[in-house]
Amino acid sequence: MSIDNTTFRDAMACVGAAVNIITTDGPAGRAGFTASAVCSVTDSPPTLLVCLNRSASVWPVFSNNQALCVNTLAAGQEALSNLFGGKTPMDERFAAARWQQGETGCPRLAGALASFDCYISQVVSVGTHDILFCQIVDIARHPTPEGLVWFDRRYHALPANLPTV
Ligand SMILES: NC(=O)C1=CN([C@@H]2O[C@H](COP(=O)(O)OP(=O)(O)OC[C@H]3O[C@@H](n4cnc5c(N)ncnc54)[C@H](O)[C@@H]3O)[C@@H](O)[C@H]2O)C=CC1
Ligand SMILES: Cc1cc2nc3c(=O)[nH]c(=O)nc-3n(C[C@H](O)[C@H](O)[C@H](O)COP(=O)(O)O)c2cc1C
Repeated sequence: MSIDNTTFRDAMACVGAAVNIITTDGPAGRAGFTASAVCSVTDSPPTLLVCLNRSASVWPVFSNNQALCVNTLAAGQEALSNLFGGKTPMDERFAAARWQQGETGCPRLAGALASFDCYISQVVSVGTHDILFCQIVDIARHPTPEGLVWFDRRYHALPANLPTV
């Protein structure tokens, strides 16, 4: 049975996922995009994966820099997600938030729920996308009352289980 794109996307719209802004900086310059296709791979060595469409304007920058930071968003950061998910010029995307620098030199979003600073260790191309396997070298966390999920083509706030004091 062959599955058409619409059937695939309609079904994938039911698979909720965290929303992340993936950033890079280095010899090829600074870039960032929104990604929901992010997944934990192994904790030894700490590794995650990011799927990046090779037709995205940011693709050459990420493939040349070989380093990236995965910034997982909290509720309230939907507008930033839309900026990094659209056709907005790169300077405008970065001007909309405060950034720090992680160990790799990639921009770390101040106020992200979690930021994973990584070097790209392996790339596998499947269809339209590159799967970037990323070895994590530093993590910053910023506990926030609500996380953010992309589900059924819109954002949803998700309450965190914060410790009571
Ligand atoms: N993995 C990806 O490349 C994703 C890309 N997007 C981009 O955002 C746009 C809007 O997304 P939605 O509002 O969720 O509606 P949509 O109907 O375009 O997509 C529904 C779901 O299908 C999957 N999907 C969409 N485009 C894909 C692609 N090119 N390759 C693999 N999976 C894909 C994602 O899980 C997405 O949430 C998409 O058309 C796409 O351009 C969104 C989510 C994931
Ligand atoms: C909620 C959301 C999730 C997205 N997830 C992905 C993803 O996982 N991988 C991807 O390649 N593009 C994803 N996109 C699309 C990219 O963010 C977009 O293509 C990127 O900003 C590059 O756009 P540009 O070519 O205009 O620079 C997503 C967009 C949105 C709004």
